[in-house]
Parts: sequence; C-alpha cells; structure tokens
Amino acid sequence: MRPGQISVNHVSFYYGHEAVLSDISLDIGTGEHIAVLGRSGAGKSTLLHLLAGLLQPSRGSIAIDGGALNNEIGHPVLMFQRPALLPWLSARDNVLLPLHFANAVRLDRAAATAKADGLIAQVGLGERADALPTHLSGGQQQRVALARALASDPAVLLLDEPFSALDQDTRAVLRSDIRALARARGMTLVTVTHDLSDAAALADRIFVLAGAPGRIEREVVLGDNPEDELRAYFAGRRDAA
Ligand SMILES: Nc1ncnc2c1ncn2[C@@H]1O[C@H](COP(=O)(O)OP(=O)(O)OP(=O)(O)O)[C@@H](O)[C@H]1O
Repeated sequence: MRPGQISVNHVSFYYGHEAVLSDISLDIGTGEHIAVLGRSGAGKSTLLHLLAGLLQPSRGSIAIDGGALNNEIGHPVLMFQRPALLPWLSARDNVLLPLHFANAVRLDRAAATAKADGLIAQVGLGERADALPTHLSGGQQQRVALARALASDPAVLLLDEPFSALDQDTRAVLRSDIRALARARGMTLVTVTHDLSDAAALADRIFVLAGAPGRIEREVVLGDNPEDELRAYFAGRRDAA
C-alpha cells in the first residue's frame, strides 16, 4: 500500500482553556487532494499543525497510514504562507537543507546535490539553482520552498495558505503545478485556506470549518464547475470564506 492515508478521529484542541477545534473527524485517502476552508480564526492552522505533529490533540487521535506520526521519511511536510528561505543560501542549498537533516548530504553529497537540482528543475527553476532568494520573485521563492518540501519525499504535503502573498496569475500557475507534481508522486495534498478559488483549484473535496470552537460543518465534493458550485453553496453565509 502506498503511504499517505490520514485518519482524524474525534479530535478536539484547546489552547489553555480556549477550545479551538471540536470533535473533528476526517478520512483522507492516499493521493487525495482535499482543502479545509474557513474564515480567519476558525482553527485552520491549528488543524494543520496537528496533522504535521507539531501539536498534540487534546482529545481524539490522528493516524497516518494507521500509525502514530513519526519523523521517518514520508512524514507530512508543511508549506507556509511565506517561503521562509534562508537568505544567505542559494536556491540549491535551501533545497538541500532537509537532506542535511536526514544526513543524506554527508552520506553522498553528489547524489543529494543531483536530487536538489532535479527538484529545482521540476518546479521550473532549472536555470536559477545558484540564485539567492533575494534575486528571485515571490512566486519563484515559493517554488524553491516547494522543492525544499519535496526533498524529504513526503507522502503528505500540508499547505497553509501558501499563495496569499502572490498575484492572481502567479498563484493560478503555481496551484496547477503543485497539483500536477502531487499527482505524479501520488502524494496526499491538504490545503487550508480562507480563499474559495484556492480551495476549488487545489482540492477534489472541500471541508468547511466553521463555528467557535471550529467544527467540520460541511463536505463539498467538487464537480466540473468547482467555483460556481462553491459560490452557490456559500451564498448568504457569513461564517465561511
Ligand atoms: N499559540 C496560540 N496560543 C493561544 N491561542 C492561539 C494560538 N494560536 C492560535 N490561537 C487561537 O486559536 C484560534 C485559531 O487560530 P488559527 O491560527 O488556527 O486559525 P486560522 O483559521 O488559521 O486563522 P488565520 O486564517 O487568521 O490564520 C484563534 O482564536 C487564535 O487566536
């Protein structure tokens, strides 16, 4: 069985006494692309941090491929709103960072460098591997961040509003490139966003997170006209996107 199946079972989360998420249950299949859509403060980032293993549920449990989260290769990788590249390192060296952590660079520098260059080419920056982040556009920097995220061969990629700093044209191209890369790798994609068009472009199923504490209120399966379908669904609702 390919890895990347996620089960969220009756998860609730509190920051201190503040209930942020209540009784969240989700089943996400290997290679599936889903989005969680909700307004600011609904608990989207908190849910993603739980899926990444950066926070522990106050109640309930999360399993990846039937087991607890661990740090092995294939562990979910989180991509943030901002690329968060190290400015003194080239694009290539930024992509090599996870391979340093996994000790792959020390074991075989040539193979690790070839892998980083291959990933940089896959995200469309083949000519810019030596460039410093400050010499790259915002969209190009986010592409380097994507290559870095892919360097540890994650079975699950978690996206936290990764396009909000980009213009419409750039984000549209990047969204479709991410989906194509995820499909080619059979990677599970989980996006959290308040943006309807990002959710519609990045997912086949959308879960609406609303209320305080946040609950999954609805599941929308997208058809041929995802944005129209979603806009019709949300018409008149103030608590989502
Ligand atoms: N470290 C923290 N300590 C205490 N409360 C927090 C912490 N992080 C988030 N919160 C609270 O938890 C709630 C959910 O925050 P979260 O960042 O998950 O929402 P969000 O839907 O991702 O919002 P946004 O779209 O604005 O990023 C908010 O009320 C927030 O104030």
